[in-house]
Amino acid sequence: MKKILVVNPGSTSTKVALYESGKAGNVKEIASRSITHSRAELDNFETTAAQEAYRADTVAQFLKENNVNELHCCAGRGAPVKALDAGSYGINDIMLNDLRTEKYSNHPSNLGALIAHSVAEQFNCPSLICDPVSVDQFEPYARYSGLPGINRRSRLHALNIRAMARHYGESIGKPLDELNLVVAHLGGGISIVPMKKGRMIDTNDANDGGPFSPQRAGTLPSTLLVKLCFSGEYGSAAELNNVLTKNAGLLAYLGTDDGREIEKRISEGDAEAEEIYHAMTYQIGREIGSAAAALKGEVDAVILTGGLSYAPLCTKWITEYVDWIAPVVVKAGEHELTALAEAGSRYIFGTEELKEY
Ligand SMILES: Nc1ncnc2c1ncn2[C@@H]1O[C@H](COP(=O)(O)OP(=O)(O)O)[C@@H](O)[C@H]1O
Ligand SMILES: CCCC(=O)OP(=O)(O)O
Repeated sequence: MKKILVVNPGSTSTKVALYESGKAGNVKEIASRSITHSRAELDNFETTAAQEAYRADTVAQFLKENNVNELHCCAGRGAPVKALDAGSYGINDIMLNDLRTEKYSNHPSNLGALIAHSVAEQFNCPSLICDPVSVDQFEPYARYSGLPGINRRSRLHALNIRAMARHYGESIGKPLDELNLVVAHLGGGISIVPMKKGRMIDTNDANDGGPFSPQRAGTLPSTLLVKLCFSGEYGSAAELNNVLTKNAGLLAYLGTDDGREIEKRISEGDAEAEEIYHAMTYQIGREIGSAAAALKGEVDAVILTGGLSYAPLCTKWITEYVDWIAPVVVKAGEHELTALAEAGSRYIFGTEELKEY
């Protein structure tokens, strides 16, 4: 049995898990932990990169408590790094430098590769990332925004989206390169992807556009956004970006981003919650329709995944908008830890090579 450690640092937590694998792509969780970090704790650090030792300590503690004395691979969540093709990448010095200097972003997932690499050095085993946020498989038309100088970018929940698409293919006995899918990751942020024969040829970019989500604003009317930027209401670009990506959407309208809480309010007759929540599902439905158009309507299935796919009203309303396109398959939850472990297993057992960053 091979042992694989996976690390997924997020805005409020560090998730870590240990898996065993005896066959390529087949993994079993042995232990896992989600360590919550308070805002006050994280505010002690000037940059995300400065949190490395602190977060690594929590992982070291997990290894100690589970008496881990051998590892065959360490996998970290892939942050927004440079634009690259889908797949698994060995963690090398160039990647580590890009992450430490926050060259492409200061997202907490930067720490995934940094921590995975340092644990791997300790255990003398390989380390990798898989399907990072900046996977870019756009077809040429998808890059145009309508204004020269501004290109649309591929930023998406690639890890969970590709893993769920792969699992769906396996469940019906078809390889991904024979399927056309629309995959919607419905989490704190939302990514909706037309997947053409296994390639993610377009997406809304969860931070820049598409439907509003539990925490994000989605596409805004551009002239009104420009007006807001120059209104003096916000002191800096960082402040407004923070509102658009962390404190907008359901949270801004309803004071909570929790799907369970909102569905409970609706069941108790809260008409405002019903209107706003339905508006979000309407926008999600429209974006799925747009992805189906990118596939010229040749869609084998629409897959709903991410935490919000556990929410029954949300998936019911979305399904009402889109089930004319193709069968709707719900694969609720985000499965990023397992997806990383599966990538580690495919590498260890030689069914997938590591690409060079
Ligand atoms: N059982 C559930 N019922 C309804 N909503 C849920 C449930 N579980 C998670 N959610 C919602 O899913 C969103 C988080 O999605 P998730 O994919 O777990 O996280 P993220 O994308 O932020 O990593 C939150 O809005 C949360 O309230
Ligand atoms: C832009 C897609 C990646 C993303 O938004 O990740 P999180 O939801 O984990 O912040």
